[in-house]
Amino acid sequence: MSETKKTDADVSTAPDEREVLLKVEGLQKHFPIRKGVLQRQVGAVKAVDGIDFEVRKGETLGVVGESGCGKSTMGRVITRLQEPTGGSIHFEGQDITRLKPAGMRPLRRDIQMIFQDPYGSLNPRHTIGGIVSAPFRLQGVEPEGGVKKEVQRLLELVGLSPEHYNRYPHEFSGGQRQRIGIARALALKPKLVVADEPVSALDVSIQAQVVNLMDDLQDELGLTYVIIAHDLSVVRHVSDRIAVMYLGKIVELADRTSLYEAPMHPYTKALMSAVPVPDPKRRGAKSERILLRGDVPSPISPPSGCRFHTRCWKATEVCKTTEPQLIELRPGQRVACHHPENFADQAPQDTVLLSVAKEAASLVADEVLAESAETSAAVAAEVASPETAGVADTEVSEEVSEKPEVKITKTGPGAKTEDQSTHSGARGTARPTPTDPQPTDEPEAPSQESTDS
Ligand SMILES: Nc1ncnc2c1ncn2[C@@H]1O[C@H](COP(=O)(O)OP(=O)(O)OP(=O)(O)O)[C@@H](O)[C@H]1O
Repeated sequence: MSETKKTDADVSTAPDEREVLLKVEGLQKHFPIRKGVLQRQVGAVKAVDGIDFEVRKGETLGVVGESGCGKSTMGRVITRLQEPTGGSIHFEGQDITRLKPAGMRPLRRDIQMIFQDPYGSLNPRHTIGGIVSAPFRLQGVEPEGGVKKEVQRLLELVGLSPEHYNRYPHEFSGGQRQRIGIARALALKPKLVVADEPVSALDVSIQAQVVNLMDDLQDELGLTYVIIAHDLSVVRHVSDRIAVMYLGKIVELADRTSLYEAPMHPYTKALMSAVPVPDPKRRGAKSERILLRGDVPSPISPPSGCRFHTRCWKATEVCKTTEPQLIELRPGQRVACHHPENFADQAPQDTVLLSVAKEAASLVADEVLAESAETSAAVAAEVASPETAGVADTEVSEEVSEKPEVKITKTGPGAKTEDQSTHSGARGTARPTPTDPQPTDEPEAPSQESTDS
């Protein structure tokens, strides 16, 4: 994803004033589990379990999370390819949650999906012309100049030759097939395009081309995207905002800059630490990785409280018992965490780490823990100082946005842990709070510096 065009300046001009195109509230998709002759329901896979977000016109919302966290289901439900179990979906102000196929039909022009598999998603027996012209046939649309001319224009638009019209999918490479899929999705000039892992089946060298193509088309055609990916490397450069999903929930939703410079959810931090460093000068550098222990728990019976607590190095009792709500801790940054990174602790009274958290701490090098504790204590002291008392959160937030640079924490020989951003991430048995700024002298749980690049 090296050559991408969206800059921070673009992001800063992606303000909240833009009109909301899609609004999702409390969305749920539970797949029933049935057993026995009578097919009685004995449980449910809670693939999407109460999520809220909105997508504004012209923006790109990236959705990331590990395999099985419900991203694809969310994509299929918001495009109404699958029925939601609960919650609501509004598109351009219209409630489309329960629209029947006939009611959805006119909206199919406006909401399109690009699928992950460029091999499986194109019918091998149809020509490219037949595939890309299908939406016109299905919707009974006759474009100006005729279908063939329009399809050839679309092929050119996505960087293919109009002469490919009579060829078959097997004659094309993966990247070219994905371009065909994009041409088909754009045929009816949709307002919203949901792309489910649009490049993950492609060679790395082709991925950037396809992502850049989507970016260019967005500028040209004013498209709005929801781009689903399992890691941050795909969406990091093209998204205005990013939603991080874990086990059917959104755990963090923030604009791209905030998410990269000061992620608040420990899970976001762990995902970010897994993103490869694209800068060739830094490629040799050893960077800290947060290795999450174990697999994602089953969505059939997700953990109590915070669903991430069974893998989190900061988890305390409250995390096990009380589900944290997705709340806006900084403008434009919503997080569901009792003990967020880069921000004042939301449950400072709860100090005793769960055993899973203690185990996770052993994954992190001592010097990183020590550095993290120091930074944490410094932030706590700052938050608790008389000048900042009472407006602590705002002050910290401003500081972070002014000094956003997070440097890589290296563990190679001679490497030094370095972090110029303000972190309140590390926590242990004596967590610093605005009213209790004591630096901890107990071993800290890991709050690793991310390998943001
Ligand atoms: N039709 C279905 N019936 C039952 N369970 C399903 C169905 N579709 C998805 N699931 C389950 O829902 C959960 C979420 O799946 P989903 O495909 O949405 O996740 P994902 O984050 O997109 O993962 P991946 O990147 O691997 O596709 C998984 O546990 C999956 O097994």
